[in-house]
Amino acid sequence: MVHELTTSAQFQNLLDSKDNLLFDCDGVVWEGDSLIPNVDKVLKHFRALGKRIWFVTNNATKSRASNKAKFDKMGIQCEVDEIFSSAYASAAYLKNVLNFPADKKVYVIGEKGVEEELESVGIKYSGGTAPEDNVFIDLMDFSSITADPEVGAVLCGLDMHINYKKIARGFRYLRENQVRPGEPCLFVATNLDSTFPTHGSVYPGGGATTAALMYCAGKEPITVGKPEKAMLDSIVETYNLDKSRTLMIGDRLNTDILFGVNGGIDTLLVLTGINQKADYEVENPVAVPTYVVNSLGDFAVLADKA
Ligand SMILES: O=C(O)[C@H](O)[C@H](O)COP(=O)(O)O
Ligand SMILES: [Mg+2]
Repeated sequence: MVHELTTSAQFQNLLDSKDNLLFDCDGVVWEGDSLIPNVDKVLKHFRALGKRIWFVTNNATKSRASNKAKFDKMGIQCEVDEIFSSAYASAAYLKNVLNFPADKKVYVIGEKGVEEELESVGIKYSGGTAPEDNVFIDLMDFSSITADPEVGAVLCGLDMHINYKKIARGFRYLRENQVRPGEPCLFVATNLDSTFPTHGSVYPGGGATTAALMYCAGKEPITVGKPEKAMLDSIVETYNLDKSRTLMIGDRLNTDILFGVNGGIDTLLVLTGINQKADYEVENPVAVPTYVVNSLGDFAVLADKA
């Protein structure tokens, strides 16, 4: 049964039962460049109560450093090491889990956030925002889609400049290249969100721009972002968290809420982003939250009382 929170006593009870709060960003804290009303006040109040806070976002267009700049601009306190993003997690996963060879390169289909995080862990890359890949090629002119034997992985995130050349290059690397002798080129996705809420509407997400490559290659990528557990395990282990006192707050059932369910922690769905109550009230929902509230900003009543 989902607990619907509407009164300040219910908000307080939930807060009293949790020490560690994990927040999704798009659709929970902000919508594009607009803060969700009162969320700044609420986060300040949570910090004043001594809650430990992390931001866990699938948005791979920004590095942790650029996300921090966005928090600063919105007047929200946040340290870089409180941000876990799918771009950062993917770079760390390639380096530490997949032991990506130092002499190989990652081909990026994605934005600056992915490039900056690869740089931060010392992995070489091509593609991404490089001018030579951000062009439309002439009809049936494949001459610039050249092979590069140094590429050992294709890493995809939301790419707002997706084009045929990037898809074709990624496809060739997945078909022809190897990460190590006898091991096929790795295919990694930061996240597979179909959509995300921004600028007053809903737009295609990282999963939509990765789908073209998945389709032609006939392969599923290793996905690092939510709902996979990697980021949760990393936070829980690094900070030695008691899972029973940890809460994941998100707007999407098949990423945020499933992430909490997969990781064995309680979840709070907010209705300011992608999913609504009707989405978990169906037969066989993808995930069911523990709690639901209209908006994270509703917790401001507690700040007003304090
Ligand atoms: O594909 C994307 O970029 C995501 O849909 C989006 O940015 C999700 O971010 P989150 O809601 O996890 O902060
Ligand atoms: Mg979201």
